[in-house]
Amino acid sequence: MSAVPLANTAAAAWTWDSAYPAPAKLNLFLHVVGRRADGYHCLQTVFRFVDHGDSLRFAPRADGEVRLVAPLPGVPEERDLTVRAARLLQAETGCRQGVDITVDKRLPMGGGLGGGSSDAATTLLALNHLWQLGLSRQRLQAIGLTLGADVPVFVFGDNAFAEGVGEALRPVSLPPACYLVLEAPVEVPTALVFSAPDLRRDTPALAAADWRPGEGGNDLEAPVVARFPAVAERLAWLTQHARARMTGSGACVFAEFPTRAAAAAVLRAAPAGFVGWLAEGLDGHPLRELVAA
Ligand SMILES: C[C@@](CO)(OP(=O)(O)O)[C@H](O)COP(=O)(O)OP(=O)(O)OC[C@H]1O[C@@H](n2ccc(N)nc2=O)[C@H](O)[C@@H]1O
Ligand SMILES: Nc1ncnc2c1ncn2[C@@H]1O[C@H](COP(=O)(O)OP(=O)(O)O)[C@@H](O)[C@H]1O
Repeated sequence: MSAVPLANTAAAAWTWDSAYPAPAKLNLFLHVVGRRADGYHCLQTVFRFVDHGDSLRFAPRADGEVRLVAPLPGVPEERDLTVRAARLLQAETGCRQGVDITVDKRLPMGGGLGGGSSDAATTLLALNHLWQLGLSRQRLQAIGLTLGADVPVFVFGDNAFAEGVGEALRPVSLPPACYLVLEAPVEVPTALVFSAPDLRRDTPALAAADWRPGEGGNDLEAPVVARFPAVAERLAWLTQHARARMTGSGACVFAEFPTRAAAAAVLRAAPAGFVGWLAEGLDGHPLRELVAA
């Protein structure tokens, strides 16, 4: 992400030539507080954006088609969330403009960092702007929700306390923080975690106003740790150095450090074979200003 603007740059500065950031999110805590009749789980979580992520480019096409320049390994072009997001925008608005999409992928898939969802949200935000569609943030969030439970928060743009399946959002103000994130060489399927018999589904709901940074755990962690030794190993190691948690449905784990130097020292001490990186917490999504207030 360092090559792209991280400040909340004014809308006019974003052109067809820009690289559009798709930041990762961390779930600072994640509680499963119930289950809906349709089987989806009711959550409480805090989403924080960080300055590490994918980067997307868009080029206009005269023939009205939406194409991905280089499909991701294992994800057919038709299923890619960026392609689906762009086609949904065309269908919703009748827009006849086309686009070539290039994704510079840095986030591991199935990592709990929301990479696919963030790519989809960035596509919605960027094409709404570049195609001059004028859709409201609320409308883009609703379109995003049809692609996945994690998409709306990236369109929302503020770090958020989320409820429901992640679509009921209120902004939270978070202090500056440096995170060490460890990737695990496994892809954890979100649906598998939510269907685990050993998943705790009855954590008492918090009042949003009562939550303080550092509080809460991740209810999805126990079933993932029980099934994925690579996640268990990284969590156990990081826990020796700081309060470590898994993000989302895994497989990445993270811990917050008071300074970047402290986080870097722990990363340097990581066992051979561990892949990790440092990221600063952001105050909001870098594309927040792309949609009119
Ligand atoms: C767990 C979280 C936390 O931020 O993130 P990730 O780890 O995936 O990034 C999200 O709630 C994930 O959202 P997302 O990745 O968009 O999930 P979806 O594709 O909508 O759902 C995949 C499947 O997981 C189950 N699912 C998902 C969300 C939810 N609240 N309850 C569920 O039971 C459903 O079976 C669904 O079919
Ligand atoms: N642009 C995309 N980037 C990542 N994954 C994508 C994309 N489009 C579709 N997917 C699918 O979404 C799944 C979840 O990916 P991702 O959002 O990175 O993980 P998570 O939900 O754990 O954060 C992937 O395994 C992949 O099959």
